[in-house]
Formats: sequence, structure tokens, C-alpha cells
Amino acid sequence: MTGTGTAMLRPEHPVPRSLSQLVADFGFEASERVDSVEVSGVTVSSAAVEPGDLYVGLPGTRVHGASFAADAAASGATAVLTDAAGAVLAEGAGLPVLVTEDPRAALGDVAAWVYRTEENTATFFAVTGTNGKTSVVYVITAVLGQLGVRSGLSSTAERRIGDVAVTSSLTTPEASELHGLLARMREAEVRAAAVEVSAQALSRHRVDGIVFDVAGFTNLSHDHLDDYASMDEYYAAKLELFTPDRARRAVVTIDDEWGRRLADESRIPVTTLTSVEGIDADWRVELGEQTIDRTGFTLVGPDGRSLTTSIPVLGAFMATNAALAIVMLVESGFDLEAIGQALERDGGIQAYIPGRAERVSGERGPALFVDYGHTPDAFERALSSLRVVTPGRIIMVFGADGDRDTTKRAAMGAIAARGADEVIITDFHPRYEDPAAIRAALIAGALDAVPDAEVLEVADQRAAIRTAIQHATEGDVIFYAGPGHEDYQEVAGVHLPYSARDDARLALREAGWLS
Ligand SMILES: CC(=O)N[C@H]1[C@@H](OP(=O)(O)OP(=O)(O)OC[C@H]2O[C@@H](n3ccc(=O)[nH]c3=O)[C@H](O)[C@@H]2O)O[C@H](CO)[C@@H](O)[C@@H]1O[C@H](C)C(=O)N[C@@H](C)C(=O)N[C@H](CCC(=O)O)C(=O)O
Repeated sequence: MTGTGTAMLRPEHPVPRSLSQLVADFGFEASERVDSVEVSGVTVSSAAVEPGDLYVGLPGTRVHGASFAADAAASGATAVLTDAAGAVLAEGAGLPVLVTEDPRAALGDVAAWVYRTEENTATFFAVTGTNGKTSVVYVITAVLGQLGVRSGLSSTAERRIGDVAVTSSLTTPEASELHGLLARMREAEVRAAAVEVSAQALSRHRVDGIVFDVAGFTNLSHDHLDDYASMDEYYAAKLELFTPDRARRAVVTIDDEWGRRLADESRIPVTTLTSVEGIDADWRVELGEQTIDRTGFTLVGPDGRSLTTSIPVLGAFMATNAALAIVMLVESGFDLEAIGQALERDGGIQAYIPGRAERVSGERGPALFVDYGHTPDAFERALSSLRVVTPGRIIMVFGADGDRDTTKRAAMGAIAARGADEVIITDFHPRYEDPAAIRAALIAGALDAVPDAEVLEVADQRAAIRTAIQHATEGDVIFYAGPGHEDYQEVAGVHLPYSARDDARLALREAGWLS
């Protein structure tokens, strides 16, 4: 069951704590005596305030959160925590105001204190890297489920506890929500939680106040160069997770140079994993049988330990992601043999990973996949795996994000033109950019790399997928990259309803390929 809203991001039965104790423990300046005030929740969004909350007014890129202190008071907040500028804005809201120099930097520890994260004895997994994070957290929780262990997750797609989920807006939520989610998981007797951690989250204190038991690294490649000045800076943000304040031990995929550098520079104990022949690592992934729906692999570890299994998703990259998930479980104390037995009993890993190389087609007609990949590296991985299992042609449909890293567009076009037989360029989230200019950059990248490539421009996403279906037949594959699990298209600040998965299914039905 998936819903929306923030209810799941806080405990159902919070235990109030004394605000004066918080002030004393953190050394905040308080505008008045707060002896009898209690706090039972924390939020940074005035719209999410519930009675008893501490409202944290963060200075934002658009507005100062403290200017919503009166709204927070009207919703029942008991106090405001903000900076000196925010304290001025919060005057007159009728709430005690606590002041600290950098409220964002304080948020994680404050939320951990309010929600008593330290007392949470579940095992915490963190997964970072450019591509594959979502798949790894889903595989961790799927394998835990197969082992009979109650788990929860926080991912780009959703926050989930057992079979209840809410959709996500950010990959990693603000620290107040993350600690609230962990507290909710504790109430639900969750024994292990897997959290996707973005570079932005590390740069913006969103995982402060949590020490993960195991941190996993998938890979690093060109992305987010709108947010970071260079790949080195992007890498440095990720490296932050691999320090003793944040995680106890690490499992690092060393298939790329960044992973190898991370294994060297990590300040916590590292176990390494590779799927590349010739690279020396603690654990090795050997690919087994690959079909369009399942990828087999053997994981070979130290001391002659090994496990052979499969994952119900296409692609060598998925085997590597699944292997990372399993090694992370082993590093946290789960027994490889027990994992192997559970997976064997169930016929392999039974993970459903929303919008990640998700097959939406049926038995008849072309195979159609919807994927979240929106980086050159993700395209490369998907296309090389598809080539192995596709008897016919590969048609790739994609667009690029507006108002995000523009420097990756040419490479995305080039890789698609090299790896697919036909390329259909469409719109993605243009945001405030001119969508025609985004498409032109992708087309130029494709034609510069392969001048005689078959490249079509179909701006409308619904028309693009229908064009691909018209051009495809039995044995062909349509790979629709970008929208993944998302249920909207963002145009000029407006979220228009659009689910690529639902629309692709509808288009297959219209074409008579799906009943
Ligand atoms: C650059 C960035 O990280 N921005 C985040 C930041 O927004 P902002 O500073 O612009 O906030 P603002 O609108 O000025 O508001 C300031 C404060 O007032 C509060 N406010 C604002 C309006 C109101 O009515 N009431 C209210 O309380 C806001 O909650 C906020 O705390 O705080 C907001 C509230 O938490 C976030 O939603 C927003 O993420 C934006 C949407 C974003 O796009 N972030 C990206 C860069 C990001 O973090 N991406 C990563 C990686 C994704 C990946 O892996 O590809 C992620 O983890 O998602």
C-alpha cells in the first residue's frame, strides 16, 4: 500500500521531552524560560507541524523558514529553533524562540535527541553512489524479508515500513523526517532499516545524528555537476559517509576509480567488492545466466565462501547491486549460508524494485522497460546488458532534466546513439528551461557521436512511447529511461500528473500487446 503525506515520518506515539533539557544539552539561547514546555516532534516545514512540535526555521534558498513561525504556532508548535536572523522574523509568533548559529547543522542531533534515535537497536544500512542506490536498499529489505526479518527503507521512490509506504520527494529526507521515520520503525518493531543517502544529503546535514552500522558504495560517475564544482567535490561529499561519525564499517564496490579511491581514503574499515575481472577485491561477482527478466550471479568471498543466486531484474549492473546488498548484510552479521538457504528456498532474490529496469510489458510483443537512469553511466550499463539479452532491435526513449546538470546531455545522447538501434528523444522534466533546447542538446550529442544514427524527436512523452511501440515488434526491446517510479512531469514549477509506467502499459494495451 503506497500513499502520500508525512504521517509515517514521525512516531505514532511520541514520548514528550522537556524543552529546557534540550536547551541545556545543546546550549541554545532561549528568548524566555521554557521550564514547563515539552516537545514531542521536530519539523522544518510549517505545513507539517503537529501539536507539540519544535519548529525549526531554516534559512532557505528562497525564503527563511522562521517567517512561518506564526503558522507553526497556529498548528500547535511549542517552540521555534532558528538562527539570529530567524529570531527577528519569529518575533510576535507567540512562541519561545531558541537560537543557534546554524540550525541546519543542529537539526540532526536535535531530532535524534527528541526521537531518542540512540536507543534504537535496529541495524542501520546506508547506501550511496551515483547509480543503483535504490536497487540496493530494495534488495537489502527483500533479502531480510526472505530471512524473516522485519525491515524498513527510505529511498528515492518511497519510505516504507513492511507493506505500508509513502512516496518520497527527496532521495534522502531532511534529518527531522529521517529520525521521525526511524522512530516510527522502532514502534513497528523493525529490526533493520536501509537508507539511500545522496551526496546532497551529506552536504546538507540530512543524516546527522545517525551512525550507520554499514555504509555501502555503488559507483560514482558524472551527475550533479550543477551542485558540485567538479567530480572531486562530488566525490568528497560522498566520502563524508565513510567516516567514524557516520558509519561503523563500509562495503565499497571498486569497479570504478572512485570506488578504489574511496576504499583507500575511507576512515572506517572497508570490505571491497568487484565485478570486474583483473581487479583484486574481498568479494567478487561472477555473472551467471542472463535473461530479459532475471540475472544470475555467483558471489565469491573470502575463506572459500560463496553463494549462487539470481535477481528478477535484467542486467549485469543489477547483479552487482544485489551482491553489494548481500555483502552489506554479511558485514552486519547475517550469515551468508543462511542467506543462501533462504534465497534457494525462494528461487532467488524476490525483490520488486519500482521503476528500476522495471518490465511493464507482458509475454507478447516487444519487451518494454521503464527505468530511472538519467546519467551517461546508467545508460551505458543498461544498454550493454540489454544487448546481451535482446534478439531484435533496441529502441531507447529518453529526455533530460531541465535546470539540472547540463554538461551530461551530450554524453547521454552519444551513449544512446552508440548502444541503441533507434533513439527517440522526448521531454523529461523541463522545469524552467526551454524543452526544445534540451532536446536539441541530446540530439546533437547523439549525431556528433554517430552521424547516421536513427534519431527521432517526439516532444510529448505519451506520443514518444507510442512511436516506439509502433516501431517495435516481438523480440525487440524498448528502454524508456528517466521517469522510473515518478508520477509527475515538472514543467515551470508545476507537477503535471504523469506515470511513465501506467502510460506505457496503456500504450501497450492500445497496441494489442497487453490485455
Ligand atoms: C537545494 C536544496 O537542497 N533545497 C532544499 C531546501 O530548499 P530551500 O532551501 O529552497 O527551501 P525554501 O523553499 O527556501 O524554504 C526554507 C525553509 O522554509 C520552509 N518552509 C517554506 C515554505 C513554507 O510555506 N513553509 C515552510 O516551512 C522549508 O521547509 C524550508 O525548511 O529545503 C527544502 C525543504 O526541505 C527541500 O525540499 C529542498 O530540496 C530541493 C527540492 C531539491 O531539489 N533538492 C535537491 C538538490 C536534492 O537534495 N537532491 C538530492 C539528490 C537526488 C539524487 O540523488 O538525484 C536528494 O536527496 O533528493
